[in-house]
Amino acid sequence: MAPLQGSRAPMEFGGPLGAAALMLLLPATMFHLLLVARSGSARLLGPPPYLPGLEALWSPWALLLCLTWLGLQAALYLLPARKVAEGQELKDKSRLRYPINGFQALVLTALLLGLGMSAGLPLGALSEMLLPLAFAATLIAFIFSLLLYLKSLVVPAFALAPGGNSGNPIYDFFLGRELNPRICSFDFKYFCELRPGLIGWVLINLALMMQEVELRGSPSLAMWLVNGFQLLYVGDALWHEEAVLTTMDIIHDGFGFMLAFGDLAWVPFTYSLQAQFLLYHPQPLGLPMASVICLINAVGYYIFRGANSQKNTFRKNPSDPRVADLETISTATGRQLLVSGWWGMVRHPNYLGDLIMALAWSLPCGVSHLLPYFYLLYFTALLVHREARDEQQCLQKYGLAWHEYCRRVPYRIMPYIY
Ligand SMILES: NC(=O)C1=CN([C@@H]2O[C@H](COP(=O)(O)OP(=O)(O)OC[C@H]3O[C@@H](n4cnc5c(N)ncnc54)[C@H](OP(=O)(O)O)[C@@H]3O)[C@@H](O)[C@H]2O)C=CC1
Ligand SMILES: CC(C)=CCC[C@@H](C)[C@H]1CC=C2C3=C(CC[C@@]21C)[C@@]1(C)CC[C@H](O)C(C)(C)[C@@H]1CC3
Repeated sequence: MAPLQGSRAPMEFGGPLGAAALMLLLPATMFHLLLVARSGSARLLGPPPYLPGLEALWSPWALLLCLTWLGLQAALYLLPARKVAEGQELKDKSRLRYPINGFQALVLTALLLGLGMSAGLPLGALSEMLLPLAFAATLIAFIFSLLLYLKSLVVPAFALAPGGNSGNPIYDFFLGRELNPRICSFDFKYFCELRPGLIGWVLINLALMMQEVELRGSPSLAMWLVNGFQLLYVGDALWHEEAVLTTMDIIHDGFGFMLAFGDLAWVPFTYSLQAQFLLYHPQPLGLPMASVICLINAVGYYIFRGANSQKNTFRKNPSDPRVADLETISTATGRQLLVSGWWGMVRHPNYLGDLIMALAWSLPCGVSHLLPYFYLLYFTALLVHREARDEQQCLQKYGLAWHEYCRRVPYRIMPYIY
């Protein structure tokens, strides 16, 4: 068994108790949303319309479909990539290599789907199977996390994540012990973060749109917007796949239940909530309002992409002409921090852009219900918490230089507000 790390990171998420509560609360919330979205009243805060029995949740076909989907995405991951990127330096000074072929996987999935649909594949029927599919995905996430936990017990100490090896099995199962679990060159965390869940999300959105066509003859403008905005978001993530290698999830967090469930179940089944809501609660949307919403999404995307690209370009090559003129602070690690451009406006401009887009995804659903705004509320909480975790890590990495950055750029996410 791998020894525990010398210096243990402080526990997050409320320790073992918080982790245990989240392991129950997150799947419960996901099923609540799935049930409420199709109910007449669609009340986010009310009780679910009914409690489904096992027969409504369990379907071997749904399990088979989920496993086939994972198999297909794994096969696409293994196809030759246009580029192989190197990750950040690890504790043993090595760097892992990652295939950059996520966008190719999206395009090939779309082609296969197009072929399937022209051969009569009833994609809309997927929208009737969301409950058993979500149950199967949750089951897979639990079993997968257990296997990851067992695997982590036999890896050397340097392969463990800084945060997920507290010695408490519940906490470590939740957060993930091993930083980069792999079999040969197949990296489970990197694969799950960007492929099955994100592509699954747009697939579910499309299925809901096809079902709307079945029911009402054509897709509504609101459904078009939600599908279009979220496809742009997923396409962007896969196009800029290499950038995920510098996120907290890849560099810092282990691969445990939180990310496995988040990637495989939470993202596809809760991030598609607006499209689910629209299928059962059609909303009128005029062109002027639709144009305003498109503008809000465009502003959000502009900030999100501008900020993420600026940081990634700077981290790759600080002398790149696109970032060379920006003002910086030097740190004791030899790395620099940007203090002008997007990163001089607030300390997390990319979160601000992401939140503005989240608002644009909910607005097509009107203002009669709180339910479609769940994503915006959850995402605000997630990013505020994530920002605090990142600040803590940056303070540890950069010490005084980070204090100086906070003095120069006092707002975290929203200028003059937070
Ligand atoms: N849709 C969703 O569910 C989610 C989306 N996201 C999105 O993912 C994206 C990535 O987010 P995340 O991984 O949390 O964090 P960031 O991309 O914001 O990365 C934070 C890191 O950037 C570096 N950094 C911070 N400030 C500066 C600066 N001034 N100059 C240069 N480098 C700096 C630090 O790392 P270092 O110095 O080591 O490089 C810091 O740890 C965001 O756009 C976020 O909105 C995130 C979570 C969920
Ligand atoms: C509530 C719960 C189960 C928490 C787990 C959190 C995960 C759902 C998110 C943690 C970080 C994520 C990122 C994305 C999706 C959601 C999760 C997995 C992301 C892939 C979305 C697309 C973006 O462009 C991104 C690549 C920057 C982003 C990375 C972080």
